[in-house]
Amino acid sequence: MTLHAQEQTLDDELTAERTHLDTSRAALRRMRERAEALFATGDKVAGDAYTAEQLGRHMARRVAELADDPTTPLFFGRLDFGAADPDHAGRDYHVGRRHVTDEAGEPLVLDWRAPISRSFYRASARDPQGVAVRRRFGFSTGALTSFEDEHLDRGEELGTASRILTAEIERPRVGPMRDIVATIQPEQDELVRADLADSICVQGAPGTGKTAVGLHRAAYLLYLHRERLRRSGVLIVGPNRAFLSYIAAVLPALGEVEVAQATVEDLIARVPVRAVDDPAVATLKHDIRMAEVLRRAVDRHIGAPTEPIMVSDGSFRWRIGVDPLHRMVEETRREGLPYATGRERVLARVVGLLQRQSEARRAESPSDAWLRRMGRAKPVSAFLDAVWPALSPEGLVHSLLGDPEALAAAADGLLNADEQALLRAGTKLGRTPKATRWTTADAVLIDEAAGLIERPAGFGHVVVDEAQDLSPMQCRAIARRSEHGSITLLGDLAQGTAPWAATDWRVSLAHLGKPDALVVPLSIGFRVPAAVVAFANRLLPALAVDVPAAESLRRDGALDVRTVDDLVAATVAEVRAALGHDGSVGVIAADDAVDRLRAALAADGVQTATADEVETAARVTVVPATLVKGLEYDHVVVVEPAAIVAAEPRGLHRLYVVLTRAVSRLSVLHTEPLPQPLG
Ligand SMILES: Nc1ncnc2c1ncn2[C@@H]1O[C@H](COP(=O)(O)OP(=O)(O)OP(=O)(O)O)[C@@H](O)[C@H]1O
Repeated sequence: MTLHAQEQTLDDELTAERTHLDTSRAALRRMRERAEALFATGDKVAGDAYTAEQLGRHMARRVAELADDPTTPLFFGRLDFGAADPDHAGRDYHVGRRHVTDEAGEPLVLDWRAPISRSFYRASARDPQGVAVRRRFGFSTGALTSFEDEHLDRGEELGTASRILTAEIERPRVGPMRDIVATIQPEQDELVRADLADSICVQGAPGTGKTAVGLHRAAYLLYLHRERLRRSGVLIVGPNRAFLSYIAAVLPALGEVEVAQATVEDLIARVPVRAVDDPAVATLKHDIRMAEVLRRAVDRHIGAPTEPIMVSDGSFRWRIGVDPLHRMVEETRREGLPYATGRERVLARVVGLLQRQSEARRAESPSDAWLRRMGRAKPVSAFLDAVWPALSPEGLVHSLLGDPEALAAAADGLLNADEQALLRAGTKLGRTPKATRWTTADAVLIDEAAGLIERPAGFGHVVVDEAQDLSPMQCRAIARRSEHGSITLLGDLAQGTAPWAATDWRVSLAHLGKPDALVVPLSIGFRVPAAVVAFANRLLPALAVDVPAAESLRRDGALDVRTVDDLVAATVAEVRAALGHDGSVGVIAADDAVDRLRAALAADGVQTATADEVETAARVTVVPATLVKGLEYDHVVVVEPAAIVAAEPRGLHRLYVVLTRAVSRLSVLHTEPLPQPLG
């Protein structure tokens, strides 16, 4: 074929693909219109209000799921199956964000999560999985501009040399995080498609796609186990609100509109947090030993019966002796139920014994009303309140921390006298739980107590991001909510900044109740350019963690480390220069320097946003170092690393996080010498 003929063929193919895109978009529009029409008439077809409401909710969800964003491609790949494949021989499939079918129900686009689509991510020249040609499409704001073929049947494979993959990775970043469905890599795909039953832990250096993997796994599991997970729920846990707003758009863009997102603090918010603990006190409250202290504190409320129960019932008098009561309480205690369930069980057993006496005497079964009356009888309530009193989580923690004797008894052999004193002195208790100014660490204790008293409802799957910063007690809070589900734990030990940061995933996994979860490394970096990674990696030996180093896919990018005379003026000048390029600009500084920098930029006419304003028109964001975890900006300006390190005990880890936020360019401005490992 002549060059000209080849070009002509390519042009024709591109035209055919564009036509397929138009057809698919029209079909999606029809699907949505049909869903909207059903939504509008839903209450007329439904027999009753409840069904109407259910149907309405279902249809509203369906309409939302079928939303089409014209700026994102509806499909991004195509698989041509060779003659050898028994099921799909000679067929081709377009792979996209969701199923699109024509009027006859024939697929125009296959959902990326469908079983066939798997080969789009996993087929290789060595293992073509029946695929003859894999095609990737290049898009520019929704318009199909190019494609790239790999003839796997001829041993052709581009891997990470794909031009379209490279363009996607090197795309200047703006605004919130986007999905990566078009370019999920094989090692990522393996995690995304892991079984619902499997809990996994992903250790990955900055920018290896951990967050992306977690979100796509949630979407994948929802596709495969829609009904089950809709009932039990999927939860994404992130480090702070700024991070959650940054990732909030990814799942809806994939058609998943019902995933809960929360910080651990949101999850356990039973009491308002109105005070801050001293770091030493907070660390102690987050210590795993507190779980046993609280367990004992709850257990101590179960007493031994000392008197029989006597209940008058008309002309009868029922009596349960101390011995059977004793046996009943011990038996219930041994069952290891949540405390409140145990209390109900004891009550039910007492009423059961009364019922048997009554049946023996009256030779008939008592009515429900009779059973309720017995359950509320004064002597029964008095017995229950003495032997198994009702407890509230905040009441329990309040009395534990406010009563030296109770604390000493519960903490005996677990916390030494100094630690007990620290707990007591460090907590400013009010007269009542309500009047107490609780801290975030107190909220963790209260949640633990609540979990002992009453099991919380769990989720079917929980994705935990930046998990290296979870304390043992926070891990337990998540464990309680995923007891019957699975988890995806994502993190990087090198980025641990909390005083209790994890140093061994096995320990975290044990606290999370998933000791057997697989720990899988991700090692290819998609965010940070190689030169920047090399600079940040100089910190690694000082971080005292054992993690595999990442290899950056990005050969582009720029690093500029500069001593300056005037930090503020230099920052303003650097931001001005950065605005000459495409993409977002993130200025990251020690928390106490942020206001000054914002003011200086404003005075110079540069509009700035805060970290949680992801949909803003401002291209420049000024972020305190403690809030930047998980975020990325195209050009990052780091202001005075020494001050970032000096601000907290694990300052070097914080600096490692800060230096790894840049997608294209990193500027480091300093007046003080750089922290040791960098200097
Ligand atoms: N397969 C991929 N194709 C294209 N882009 C990708 C891919 N994987 C990750 N990325 C991009 O790389 C960047 C980093 O991804 P992500 O935030 O998920 O990394 P991370 O490991 O969670 O980083 P951190 O440790 O800093 O939180 C994002 O912009 C993401 O979209």
